[in-house]
Amino acid sequence: MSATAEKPQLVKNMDQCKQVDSLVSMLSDLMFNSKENIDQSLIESWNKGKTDHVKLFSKIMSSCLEGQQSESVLQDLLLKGNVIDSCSTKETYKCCSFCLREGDCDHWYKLEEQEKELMELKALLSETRVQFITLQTQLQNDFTELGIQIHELSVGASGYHQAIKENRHLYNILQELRGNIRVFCRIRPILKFEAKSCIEYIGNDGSLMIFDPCKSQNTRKIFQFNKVFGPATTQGEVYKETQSLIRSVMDGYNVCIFAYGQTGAGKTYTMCGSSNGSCEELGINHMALNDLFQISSIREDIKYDIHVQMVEIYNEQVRDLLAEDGANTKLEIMNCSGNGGLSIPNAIIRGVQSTADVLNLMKLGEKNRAFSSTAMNHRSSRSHSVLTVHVHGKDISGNTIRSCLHLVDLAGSERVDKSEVTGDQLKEAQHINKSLSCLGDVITALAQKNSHIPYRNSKLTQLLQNSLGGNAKMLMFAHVSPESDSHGETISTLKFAQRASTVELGAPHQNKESSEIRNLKEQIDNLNKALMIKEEKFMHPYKLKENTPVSERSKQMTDHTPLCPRRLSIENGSVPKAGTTANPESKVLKSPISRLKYTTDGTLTCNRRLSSEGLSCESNQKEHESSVSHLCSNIGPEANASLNSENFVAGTKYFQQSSPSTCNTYTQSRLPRIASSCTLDKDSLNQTRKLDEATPNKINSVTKLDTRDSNKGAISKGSHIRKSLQSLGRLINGSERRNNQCQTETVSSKFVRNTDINEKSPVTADARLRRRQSLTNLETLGLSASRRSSLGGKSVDSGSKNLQTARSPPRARPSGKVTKRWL
Ligand SMILES: Nc1ncnc2c1ncn2[C@@H]1O[C@H](COP(=O)(O)OP(=O)(O)OP(=O)(O)O)[C@@H](O)[C@H]1O
Repeated sequence: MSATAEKPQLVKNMDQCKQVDSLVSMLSDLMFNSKENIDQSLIESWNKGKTDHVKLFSKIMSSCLEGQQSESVLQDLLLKGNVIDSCSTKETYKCCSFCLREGDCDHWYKLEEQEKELMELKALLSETRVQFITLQTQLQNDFTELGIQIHELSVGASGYHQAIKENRHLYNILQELRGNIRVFCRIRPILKFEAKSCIEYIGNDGSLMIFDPCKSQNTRKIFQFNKVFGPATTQGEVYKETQSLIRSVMDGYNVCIFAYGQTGAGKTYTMCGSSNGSCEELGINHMALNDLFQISSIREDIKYDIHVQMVEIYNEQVRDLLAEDGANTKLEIMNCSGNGGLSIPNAIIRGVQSTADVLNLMKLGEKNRAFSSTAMNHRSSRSHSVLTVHVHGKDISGNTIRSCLHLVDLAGSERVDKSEVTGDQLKEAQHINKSLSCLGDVITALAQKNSHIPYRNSKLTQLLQNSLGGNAKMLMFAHVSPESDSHGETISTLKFAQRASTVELGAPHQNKESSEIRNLKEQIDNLNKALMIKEEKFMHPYKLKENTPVSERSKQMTDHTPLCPRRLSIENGSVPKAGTTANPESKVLKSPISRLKYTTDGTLTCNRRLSSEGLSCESNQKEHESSVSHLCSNIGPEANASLNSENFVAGTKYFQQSSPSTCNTYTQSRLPRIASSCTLDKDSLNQTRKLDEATPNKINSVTKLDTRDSNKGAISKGSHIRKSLQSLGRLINGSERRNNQCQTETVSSKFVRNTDINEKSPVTADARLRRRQSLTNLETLGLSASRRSSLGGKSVDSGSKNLQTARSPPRARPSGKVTKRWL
């Protein structure tokens, strides 16, 4: 087809045909001569003259190509006169190529196609390369831009965190400016059977005007509070005003919210919600916990643990509302002056993950709580209930916060003639009124800034001591009934509330502990452990038994906090006189306290309040003197601090986890059962020591007499005290450096049996000195030397310079020389 198309042009060029002919001939000659691709038969036929050059060329060409068909096609075409004759060299080549292309022999074609494709691909490649380079550049630019944006974002985020921090700080400052004790008044709606209301005016500024409808108009009284909620106020509106305090709990502040007022005024309604349990009327307790969980889920940078305790004070007894047999579980309030510490460590403490958990616990608590019907309230609370929420948070940088929220629903004050109670209910009412009156006394004393605050007059004030007199944030709801019949009680409630609003609390303390502080504490722990191992050598009565396995020994050794060799005075003269019951509140305590109690089951318990002065331990000789006498005087079979051991341990465990800042002045210990061999109960000691570890920077502790118990027990000054004191004498000798440590002592049970504590010692100063020397195994320093100097303290004898400056005790005599006088 192509040949016919090209024919006119080929014919015109006749001269070139000859050239083609000669060219073909020349080519075939050349190829023949070089014998390239020519088989033997072709050479032979050429030699014989049987073939012409065209044929030869054709054959040569076809032999180069594969397939018979292509050969014949090429031959035909070349033999066609019009093609051969008219072809120029160039065109002959074209023609040949064309012929080859037209045939089945498509290698050339394929090659060409592939070349073409290759070229296209090359072009595409170069194009792609260019695109790739462009994209790469773009990507790099994007990365750079992204980096800048991320940097900007991180700067913004850190700024945001800073702003949040500042916001929280400012928020808490605002709270402080508002007053740490805030008083809200809530007036419950007037009931159907109540005819007249004594409420005249409720101001938005927290003012409230009351009048007595039975008297003239001049009986109006105006009160001022932080906020007054009228009868129409909903639970939600009340909570909204309270909510801010809940946030403070999550920031590490202790908060106490309590409802006060006459019976039937709506305290339980505010705190626990409606008794019918409707969702619209949920109480503050429920909404507060709901909020706590919400805040904890929003604050992703802090992981919160929330635990709950629920107790009631019924007839001056603390009962665990979360215990199955709540009514029978009597609890002890510990004198926990640290914020966030457990005031009732042996009450059940439950971890809660959600509001549902809390609801279940509250239901259990409500079920166990004492209610009964009176003429004033068909479901009157007969006890003060305290729901305590313990919050522990840890942020990503390791800082921790620990705080607690007390939600207190007080029992209502009631006039027994009005409530028409008799029998047990009358007794309950008396207890309620008495404890509320004690609360009033405390509030008055606080408002007047008295030096003595009578917290110990009732369990309620004892329990609220840390909140009322500490550095917690307080919110009081004063509930009043609007009915004119209750005008007297309403006025009394409002006066109480107004007095409470004048109380100035200390600045709230944020219970936050940074990771650096914790690291330092760990270091102190390690040092304590190392010290303890050294001290084990000196602690003769506490030596591990010979047959204790090595692994057990090392475990016991490392579990212990170091015992503090306390320079106990052997002086017995400071034992309180028989029958004197000193009021612990009235005692001005200059140093921390350890209170020992010997329980009926033979267990010695110790409530230790540790010094807040840090590591420095000033050896106060007087306190040392009293330590021994306290030790003696407290141990008596009448001591009746029986504790629920399981809950005790649970509570103690929780307490042990408490940060020292939150429980820095309080630890509790269950000391070992006193054994006749004066051997230390290791487990109990472990607990004691662990507690000491929990407050490593507050390790200065001096055992102090619980004077209330001092006159209870008959105390023996038997051989065991002598043994103990001998050991102490040895300790004192050469362990002056260890005087910075605190130590909990145990004494033998024999110790308490025979001797009467009330017996007054007739010994003179010199006789006492001799006796002490005989007991402590210390060398005589002369009769003029004071007892203090012999124990390493400063001498009271100004005439003896050496003794005044004596810092370490004299060397102990060999034990063989101990006098037998006490045996
Ligand atoms: N704000 C209120 N709105 C509606 N009803 C209320 C409100 N306050 C109290 N009540 C109702 O008044 C009654 C008495 O309330 P509540 O039991 O809370 O009093 P209380 O102060 O706790 O009494 P008590 O001290 O005797 O336990 C309940 O029936 C309660 O539902």
